Amino acid sequence: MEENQNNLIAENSTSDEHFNGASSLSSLTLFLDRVGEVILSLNSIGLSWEPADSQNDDKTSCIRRENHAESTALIEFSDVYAAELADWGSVRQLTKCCFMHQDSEMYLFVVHAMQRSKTKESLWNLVEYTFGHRDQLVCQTLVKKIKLYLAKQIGRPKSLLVFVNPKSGKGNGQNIWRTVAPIFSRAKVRAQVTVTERAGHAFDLVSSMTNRQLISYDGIVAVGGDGLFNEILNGLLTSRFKTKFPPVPPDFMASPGDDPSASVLDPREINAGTYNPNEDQFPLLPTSRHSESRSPSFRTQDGECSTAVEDDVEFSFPHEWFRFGLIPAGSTDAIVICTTGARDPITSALHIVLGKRICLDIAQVVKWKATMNSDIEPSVHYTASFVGYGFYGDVITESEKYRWMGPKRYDFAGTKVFLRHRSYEAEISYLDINSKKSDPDSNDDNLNGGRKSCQGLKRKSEKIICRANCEVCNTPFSGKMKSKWLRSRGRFLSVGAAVISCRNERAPDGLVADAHLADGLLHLILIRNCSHALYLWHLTNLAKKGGTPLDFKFVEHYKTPAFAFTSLGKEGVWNLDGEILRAHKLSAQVFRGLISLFANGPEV
Ligand SMILES: Nc1ncnc2c1ncn2[C@@H]1O[C@H](COP(=O)(O)OP(=O)(O)OP(=O)(O)O)[C@@H](O)[C@H]1O
Repeated sequence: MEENQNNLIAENSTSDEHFNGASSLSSLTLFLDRVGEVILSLNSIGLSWEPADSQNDDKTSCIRRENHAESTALIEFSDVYAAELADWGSVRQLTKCCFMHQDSEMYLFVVHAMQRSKTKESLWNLVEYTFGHRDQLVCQTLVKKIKLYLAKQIGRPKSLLVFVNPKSGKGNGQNIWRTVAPIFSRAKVRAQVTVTERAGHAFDLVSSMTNRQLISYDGIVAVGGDGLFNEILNGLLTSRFKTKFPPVPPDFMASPGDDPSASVLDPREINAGTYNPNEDQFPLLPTSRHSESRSPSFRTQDGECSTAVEDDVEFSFPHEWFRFGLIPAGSTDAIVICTTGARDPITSALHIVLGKRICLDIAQVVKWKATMNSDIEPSVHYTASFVGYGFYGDVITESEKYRWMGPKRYDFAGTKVFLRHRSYEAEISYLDINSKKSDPDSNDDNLNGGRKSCQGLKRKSEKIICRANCEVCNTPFSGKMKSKWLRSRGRFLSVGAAVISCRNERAPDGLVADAHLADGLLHLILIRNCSHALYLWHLTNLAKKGGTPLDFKFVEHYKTPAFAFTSLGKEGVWNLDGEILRAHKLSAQVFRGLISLFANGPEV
């Protein structure tokens, strides 16, 4: 039967100019809903059609004038995520007379694809093309062929572990999952869904799975905010990623010296060496304890408790296949905005089912001491976005008191903390690498050590924004780089380290507009104590598109692969992806492209 059908299709074959360079397999006259009779052509790249009557085009017809553009199209299979039969139904055909149509009954099939929004490139919409033919076999054969081509698309997931946070953002996590779930079922992606019952639930499940269980999935999808994503990230990395603690300057473990001149902000060279981002460097500290593998158990959906077997498989980093997905439902959703360019659940779901892939830097943050008098007890955390001290720590602490306000609590807490205008004494050391990527302006400012704090604006520097197929992220490091430790010491309103730009609705360009997703660098932002008015000026710049929040003399911005922090006061409260982390002494390093995401990069 199928052979007969192929003959039928072959008989209708035409050459197809749309498929340049690829051999067209077949073309066939059928009906396209809301267009009319079209000649459909199919080959390995995609499907295209043109109006059946285009050869003997009646120039006076309304259709030619009004609908020609819409009725001719090419859809590449890389943009198609499903094709399905839809039984018998009606197709609306436009007639040659203006705005007239007629409905015809026939067998139908639907091709599901993505379409970029006309107003915003990065916003992807769902689009359905309903084709009809009076012979059911024609529809069946075409769907089969399209599915064969879709099966050849590289990188598409088949099975995913999905965590839905019902408490994310305004409590819409489950509704959002219900909205996007049909995309996954149409694309025949199996989703093992867990609705989280408490904070830490996703962490516990992911960290206790065996590697064998984990790699039976193509990835993990978080339906929630940055907090849920980071919980899953930590669940995956904490028990599996074996690495050393971040490099620190030699005197890091000693109490900060009493050198009075140190309060004059004079960055000085502490340690010279080479930095090789491709190797485990700076074996100054023992291998982290967290890397010890455990023998966990994981409760499966049907209630069986499977114990990790001794001979569990390795989970390598970066993993060549396993990816993370993120469907935005949170209050901030900075990771999704930075990696897809949109804050839209449909766009994110399409990035996942179409098998997009992008690498993401991950920062390892080690808390050494909780308070000034605590013992040294390292605890390891990972972040894909941001860790901040001072203003940021105070905002998260304050906002916890107003959870009932929902996302608005951050604005309220932010205003309160701003009015308080507290600054904190601290010492920050950061690894300065002799890299072309370093912003020459930043280095000049390093040497000045921010001595001219509170003096208004400094010179603007050129920014290379991270985009899809970003050249900076795709350029490998060239071997070893000269490195040295530099130090800043003084009173700071805030200390922040951004892994990515952290764009969000409150900061449309992010904290650091030119941060990259996978350049292996952290953006250390030190805001020195300054007047209320100047700080407000800085915050206002942060909140506006095209603002220049870093171009102030009281703002220091360093691109670095690692830094170490010691509070010189009693306090030590950090904001780690929206969670409070009490750390008087802390160190951090970034791992270039440690994980992969189902995303394409921002099309900004
Ligand atoms: N069922 C639950 N009940 C309460 N808290 C939960 C639950 N599930 C997860 N959480 C916790 O909620 C925290 C915040 O969640 P999430 O990041 O999804 O939303 P958000 O904070 O509103 O968004 P964002 O992080 O983008 O600002 C997470 O750190 C997670 O540990």
